[in-house]
Amino acid sequence: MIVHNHDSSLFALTMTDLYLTKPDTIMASPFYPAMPTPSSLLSAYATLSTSIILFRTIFDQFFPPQLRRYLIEAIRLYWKPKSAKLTLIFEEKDGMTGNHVFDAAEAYLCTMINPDVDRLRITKNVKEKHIKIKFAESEELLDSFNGISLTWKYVRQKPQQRHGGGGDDDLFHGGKRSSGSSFTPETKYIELKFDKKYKDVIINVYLPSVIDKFQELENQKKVVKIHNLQSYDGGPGGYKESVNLDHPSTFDTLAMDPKMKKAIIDDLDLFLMRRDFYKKVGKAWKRGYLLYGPPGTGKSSLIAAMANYLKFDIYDLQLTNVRSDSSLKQMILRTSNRSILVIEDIDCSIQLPDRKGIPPSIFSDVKSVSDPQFSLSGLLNFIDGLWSCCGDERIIIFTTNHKERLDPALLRPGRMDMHILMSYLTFDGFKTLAANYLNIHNHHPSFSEIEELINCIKVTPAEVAEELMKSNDVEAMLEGLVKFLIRKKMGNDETKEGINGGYDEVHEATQAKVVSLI
Ligand SMILES: Nc1ncnc2c1ncn2[C@@H]1O[C@H](COP(=O)(O)OP(=O)(O)OP(=O)(O)O)[C@@H](O)[C@H]1O
Ligand SMILES: [Mg+2]
Repeated sequence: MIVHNHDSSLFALTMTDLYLTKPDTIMASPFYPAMPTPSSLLSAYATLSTSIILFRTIFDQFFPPQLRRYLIEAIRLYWKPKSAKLTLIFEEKDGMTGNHVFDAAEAYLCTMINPDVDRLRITKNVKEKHIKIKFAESEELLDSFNGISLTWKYVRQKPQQRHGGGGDDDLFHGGKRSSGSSFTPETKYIELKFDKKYKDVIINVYLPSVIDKFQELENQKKVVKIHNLQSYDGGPGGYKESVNLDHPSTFDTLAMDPKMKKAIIDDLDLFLMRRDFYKKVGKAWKRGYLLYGPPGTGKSSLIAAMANYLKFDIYDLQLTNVRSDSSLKQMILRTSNRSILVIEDIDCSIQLPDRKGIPPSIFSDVKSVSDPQFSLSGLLNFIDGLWSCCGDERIIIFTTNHKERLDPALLRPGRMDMHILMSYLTFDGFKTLAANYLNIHNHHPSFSEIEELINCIKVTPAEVAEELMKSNDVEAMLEGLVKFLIRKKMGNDETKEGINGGYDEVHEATQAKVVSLI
């Protein structure tokens, strides 16, 4: 009644009128035609139906069926109402791999669950501590961003029978029916609906903020994994195994000199903050640590503590598995950013090279798997090269029990950024173990004797830790530890002098210092 003049501005005006004026005023207005009577409506309807029947008869008679279908489709397409809304679809899978934006959207929705939601999904796998509460299918959630209203919806499409088959559904044959017809797999996706005109701001500003939030949440709850890097040559399929790093070691539980511990934590913090710095000086954003010291002094525990602190995955590279430059390259390229590449016991796992220089290939004429000959500094150059083009926030750690046996080229300033000696237990270290294992946080009468003994013998944290696990009775355990230390002193001629083999406890490579002064 109001739209018939086809004048949109007038339409707007009359709509306003409609809201502002009383119904009887509208009826009395000279701009509006009089209300139709029932008989006039009836005759209009009769005329319209006769015209439609006439039109259909002519249409069917003069146009062949194919052309008719084409015309109807074209008319339908033309008259299809244009929506002012845009719907973005985030599918769960992007081909074979997961869709990062779907994960981000799903996690984001979980943070917005409010008391009005009617249905929720609850999940938990055996290893997880807490149940996860997720948004349920078909639920809608309203959000707003800079005044733009957005509607999120989680959709799950049940498996559907593909065209061409009949009969009953049979989902117990892996989605395939015994008669031969098949089902489409279940699909999950999340929809985001908003006004079309905000497309750019939603895609370029809102969605990246959702992804950032997801990344933040992931980092908070990330379970650190340890990956076993194996060569592709090692066998089909199983080139990379990973398990959750369940190592409980943290900097709090690590028995080591407090100053040294602080120096390592500060170094890691500085490394994380320096993205722009590394870019500016044109260096790969990576840090190298050489951990050395006798067995059982906590080198592997320190690696786990670093990984737990940074929430970085660990990649364990066994050099004896590497056969050629190309297989090493494949392995390194499979490691992800924000990770620690660990090469343990470097003195045992390789044959040291002659020191004439770095060969053009890391591997010189390898004859057997167990005999890879290459230089460690050549290996480091190789990894640096790969990381400088496609690696960010990488840490590489070498461990050895015999630093003196290493190629001096590797020990040169600037090769590894920090050399860390993990040495025998000190009394400060013992206090950390006593707090962890015995829950003794202050002084205990037997501590003076233990301090005296520890100061004059070489005992590893591993040995003491073992003693502290022998019983549930704290007093009996401390007594047992004193006896163990006395026994060790009797059979231990060496004093602590010279234990460190002439190295400073934390020896930062001078070139690294120069770099950080730039
Ligand atoms: N510094 C330490 N602080 C706390 N616990 C330690 C420490 N060093 C050793 N331990 C205990 O001893 C066990 C063995 O230590 P770890 O494997 O870290 O030694 P390692 O230096 O890597 O030895 P290896 O040279 O034989 O590889 C650890 O699981 C831990 O229980
Ligand atoms: Mg170890």
